Amino acid sequence: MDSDSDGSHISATPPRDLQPPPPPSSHISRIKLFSTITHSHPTSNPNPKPKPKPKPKPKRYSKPSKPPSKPLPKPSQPEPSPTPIPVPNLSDLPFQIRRPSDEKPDDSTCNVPAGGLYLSKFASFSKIRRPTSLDVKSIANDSASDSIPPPCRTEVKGEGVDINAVKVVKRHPNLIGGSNFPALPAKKPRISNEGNFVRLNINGYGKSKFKFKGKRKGYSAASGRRSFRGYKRKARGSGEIENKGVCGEDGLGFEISQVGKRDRLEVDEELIRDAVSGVRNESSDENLLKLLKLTHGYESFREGQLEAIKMVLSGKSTMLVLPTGAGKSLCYQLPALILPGIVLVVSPLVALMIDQLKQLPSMIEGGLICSSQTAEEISETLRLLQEGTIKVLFVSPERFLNAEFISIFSTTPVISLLVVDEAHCVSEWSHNFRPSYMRLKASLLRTRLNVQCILAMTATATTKTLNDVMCALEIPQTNLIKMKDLMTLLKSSPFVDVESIIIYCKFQSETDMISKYLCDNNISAMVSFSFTLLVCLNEVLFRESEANLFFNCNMANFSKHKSYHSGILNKDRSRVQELFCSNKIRVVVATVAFGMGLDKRDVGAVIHYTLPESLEEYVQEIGRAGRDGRLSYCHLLFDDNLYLKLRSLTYSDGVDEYAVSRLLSQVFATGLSSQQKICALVRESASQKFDMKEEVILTILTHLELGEVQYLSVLPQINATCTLNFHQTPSGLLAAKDIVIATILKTADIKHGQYVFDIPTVANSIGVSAVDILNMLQKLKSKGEITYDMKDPAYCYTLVDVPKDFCSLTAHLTKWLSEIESCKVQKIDVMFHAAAFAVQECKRMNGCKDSQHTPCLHKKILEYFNEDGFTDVPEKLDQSSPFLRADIKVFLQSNSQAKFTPRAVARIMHGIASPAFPSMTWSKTHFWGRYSHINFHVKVYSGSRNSVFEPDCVIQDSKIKKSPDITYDREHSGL
Ligand SMILES: Nc1ncnc2c1ncn2[C@@H]1O[C@H](COP(=O)(O)OP(=O)(O)OP(=O)(O)O)[C@@H](O)[C@H]1O
Repeated sequence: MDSDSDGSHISATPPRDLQPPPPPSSHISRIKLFSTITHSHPTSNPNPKPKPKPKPKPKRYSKPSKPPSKPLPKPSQPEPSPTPIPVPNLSDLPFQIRRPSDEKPDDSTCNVPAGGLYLSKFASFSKIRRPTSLDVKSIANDSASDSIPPPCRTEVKGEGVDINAVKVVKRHPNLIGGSNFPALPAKKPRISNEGNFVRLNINGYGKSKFKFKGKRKGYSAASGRRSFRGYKRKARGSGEIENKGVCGEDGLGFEISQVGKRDRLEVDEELIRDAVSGVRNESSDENLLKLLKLTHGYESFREGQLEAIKMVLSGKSTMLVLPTGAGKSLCYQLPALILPGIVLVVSPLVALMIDQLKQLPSMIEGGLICSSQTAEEISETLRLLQEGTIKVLFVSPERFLNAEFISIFSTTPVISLLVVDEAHCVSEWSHNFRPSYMRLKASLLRTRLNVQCILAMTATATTKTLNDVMCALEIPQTNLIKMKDLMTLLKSSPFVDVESIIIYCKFQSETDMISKYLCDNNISAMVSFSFTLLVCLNEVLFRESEANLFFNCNMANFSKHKSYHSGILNKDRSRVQELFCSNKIRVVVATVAFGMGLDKRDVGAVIHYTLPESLEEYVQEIGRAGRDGRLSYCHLLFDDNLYLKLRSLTYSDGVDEYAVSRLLSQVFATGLSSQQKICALVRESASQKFDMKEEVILTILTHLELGEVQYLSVLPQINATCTLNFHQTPSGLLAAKDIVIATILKTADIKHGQYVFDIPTVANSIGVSAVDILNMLQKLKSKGEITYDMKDPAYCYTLVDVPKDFCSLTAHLTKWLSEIESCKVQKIDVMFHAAAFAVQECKRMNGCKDSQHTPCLHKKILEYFNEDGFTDVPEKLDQSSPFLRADIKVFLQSNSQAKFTPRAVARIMHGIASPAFPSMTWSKTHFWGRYSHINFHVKVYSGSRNSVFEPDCVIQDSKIKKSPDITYDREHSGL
């Protein structure tokens, strides 16, 4: 399937959520069972990040004649007062649900004086013009300099735009796979062991191997070194950081060196270049991980990183909220290698800029502009910026006061990404409001700098602050990435004292990330499993009521950890289970159903990192805690954005009537003439052909067997295609003795001397079962006569009857599947509503208190199990967009080469992959997930049905016709 055409990014839709985001919603709140602790605000960091980082400060970074401007420290923040450990009250066993705004008052406004302040007589964002030598002085805010470069002609690499002649047309968004990328840096002349590569990974994260090859091509440090003149960077492969105030090449610098045990990273530019090209062609997880390993030496992404990077690469402005040290910088470092233009990082403190500059890997050239630099230094930086050498430029927000600074960017490559570090400073509601940050309004950045994509990063923000920042920077609510404060939770009472904890997640990738994150933070042990659930509501509720002891922890066993994936062998799973049961692993991070066969009585806590998909699932999972009768804790991290995602995903199993009709036409293709013959549907190809998940095909086949009328008998699954080689006896002789071989020789295709044949065809010719054929082949193989390979797993069946009325069978099956889908959606809605009720509506009476909500959740659960609990579709989804119809039209027009069903269009608009429309291809389209906030069925699907020609059932009576491929039909659609 082709990806969207060039026109696919043209949308009738204005940037999403141009209006201020809705009032604080419960992005992430918590639900607890049996805990009385009040935790800090999920989005606020309880340990506010000290800026600058507590690393040795450079002794100098400006010319000696001028005292360096001191980084102005942020006002110190009060330490959060320690939360008293509660003594659980037996009569008070509530769930706890809190929303951010309940927990912490808004941060007080506190202005931070600007570091590196430059005062300009020009109004900020005044008319852009090319910088002159005078401007450079002005930018430098310094005395005259002899070495002001003449305005230079600059080409946007790869685009050949002469910005002296033409005002740069800054192309955006950052569509991956587009042709607007510059060629990767060619070989650079200076190759040295002394790169600008300094890893300051003193936290010990990752397993990086840092080693420079003797010869380094391409990403030379030379220009980078010039660009932040004075910083001579040396990597000696170390674990310890040492900042020395020494004279660099120009006598103004300091040297940063690493000395220690770490191995050195072999930087192979060719490999990196290939990996970058790979990501540009396709920004898949796999390609990005490959690049990460090469550039940073890390084994995996941490939580939030991959998501943020992908958002940015697809040109979507993003709000990233991750705790201090979680690795936010990587989220612009990697895009800097991939995006065509400059990454402009706005940072509040000079010391922080220097620190971030030092952390850039060697292959990313960085620079900074600050008021303490000399005119020469600034002009050199500008030169490197103009020639496209500097990829990441750090500046303070005060720079945006300066019209000359703004004008620089009319002569440089495009700004592909503007990063606002410490983005909470934008909001006057934050603890660190900084007036100059107010300049960073998306509209101004867009008009003056043609900035199309913004990455706002912070570790500390209340919901109110976040909304403010996202509103100013025009970041849609859907583009908010936050790490749920799992660490805070695990490190605070009562969880810090619980020995055995299960953390439930929805996605495999999530378990991996959390597992890695916890291991990095010395919390032991990760496992992921999946299996089905049982419901045991009463047992759970009674057990909870009876729980009466506060569990004391034993930290002695916490040191060891294991990390597992769902693909692990059964014996390894058992091993992990054993380790968990014997308290050698403290925390298990599991997908939905870890615990089958687990009889660990002292599981002290169950944390739901993701919203369960039903109350049944929730009740089952919390029931794994407290089996020993002790007080146990349940905590749900409630995230309404995730709910929307999960809700969207429930539509991934659904099918169109048209697809069912096509499937039936194939299932019954042979008609009753072939009764008793084996029919096979190769799973993968059928799934793609009908755009139906394999499990859904099996469900339909099973229904055709077990429904009111039995139309077929499902047989064991087999691999349908066999490739066979003869070894001893010549094939002809063997065929004379063996009917199976004789039939194979008759029906097989010969490819490269091998016999390729279809097992069901051979079995049907002889009149035996597929299993008989396999047994005979196995026998010949054991005698050394043949070898063979099998492929194409297939669902097999024999026909019993052929439907008289295909149309009504199709309609019946579609309705049935649609009811299953609705039921799933309803279940997740109920789960969401139960949690949302506690977060948003519970008046905290009848036993509910603070964030503890056992009574109200008990009530909801009981109502549900008495079948009173079904609720309507949540209001927040029941909205439409005036642009939907027009966007569907543009999408279809720009992808006229592809064939869509209404459901396929609706899924793409919701960002749901399907077998025929994989995310690898279709997530590149501008429309991918664009309407995920809008009710799938009510709006998006019906909108698509109106726009896509949906033929009536094409199979009439028992006459089977080949269905025409469905396509967009403008006339029919009435668009
Ligand atoms: N995927 C990863 N795997 C291992 N280590 C990582 C990964 N990403 C980042 N790190 C390391 O984590 C540390 C912190 O990263 P970084 O400084 O970017 O964090 P941050 O979120 O920006 O913190 P701060 O808020 O203090 O600026 C760095 O040493 C970095 O090298």
